[in-house]
Amino acid sequence: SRASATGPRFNRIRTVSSSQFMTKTNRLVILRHGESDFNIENKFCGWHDAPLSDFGVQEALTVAIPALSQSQLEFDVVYSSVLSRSRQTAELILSKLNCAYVPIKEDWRLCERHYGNLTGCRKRTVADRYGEEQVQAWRRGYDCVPPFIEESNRYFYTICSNPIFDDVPRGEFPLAESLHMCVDRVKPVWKEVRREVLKGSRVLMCVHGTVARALVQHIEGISNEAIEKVNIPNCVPRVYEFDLSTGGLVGAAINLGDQEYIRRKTAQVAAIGD
Ligand SMILES: O=C(OP(=O)(O)O)[C@H](O)COP(=O)(O)O
Repeated sequence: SRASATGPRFNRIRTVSSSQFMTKTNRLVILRHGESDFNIENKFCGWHDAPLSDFGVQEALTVAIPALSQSQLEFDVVYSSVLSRSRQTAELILSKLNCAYVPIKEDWRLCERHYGNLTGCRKRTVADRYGEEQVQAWRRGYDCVPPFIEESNRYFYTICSNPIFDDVPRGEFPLAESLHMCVDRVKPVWKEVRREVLKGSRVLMCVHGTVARALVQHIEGISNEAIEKVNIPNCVPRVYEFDLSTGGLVGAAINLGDQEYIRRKTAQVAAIGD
């Protein structure tokens, strides 16, 4: 059977003993996709559909997959955005974990925040023009909405005519989004996933930097100020454990993998870069 081929499943519903009670728990994994062509070039990406770079593919293979398989994590369903970098990472992971049959549920509401008219710009070029403080406010400020995308932006038409966004309801297609707006659009998907997790389904959410931060805020209930300081590196699985009877978190989030590597990559994501 698959279970005997892979050994005991780490993220099967578990029974954890606390001081006097036994608690049934289930885990959820959140993962940011591998590096995209735009991450490598240090460009704002948002709703532009940049594919994984060769390095991003390697990152999925050498960072995400070993971390998941060493912890014997397996999945019943994967949630992804409609953007290629998230879907491609999900497919790579499922195929390498020998479970390509697991369904991938794509949802436009899990897309990266729309970076407005910054889309396609190099972060360093924007910092040279507007200052690092303004760039960090646009990148991390909870309520800071970047300038709306304009028709003159070379990605305007490729984004607004991309059929992957056909499910976006009329009137909800953004011109730019803050982290706060992203937190709000992710909320209904998070509610659905939470119900599935509490029913015992093993879920992987293969998403984007800002969406992962939105999920962290929903899950951990941290303040708007605290979430501005959270940065999510590519391909590092972040594992949460939930108490199935109370729905509450058991312990803190765990980032799987080499902790020194994770610290270095997190610092790189926080920085504006060259
Ligand atoms: O598209 C983006 O995020 P993604 O690579 O997670 O999809 C952003 O451009 C990441 O840049 P940021 O870290 O300045 O928010």
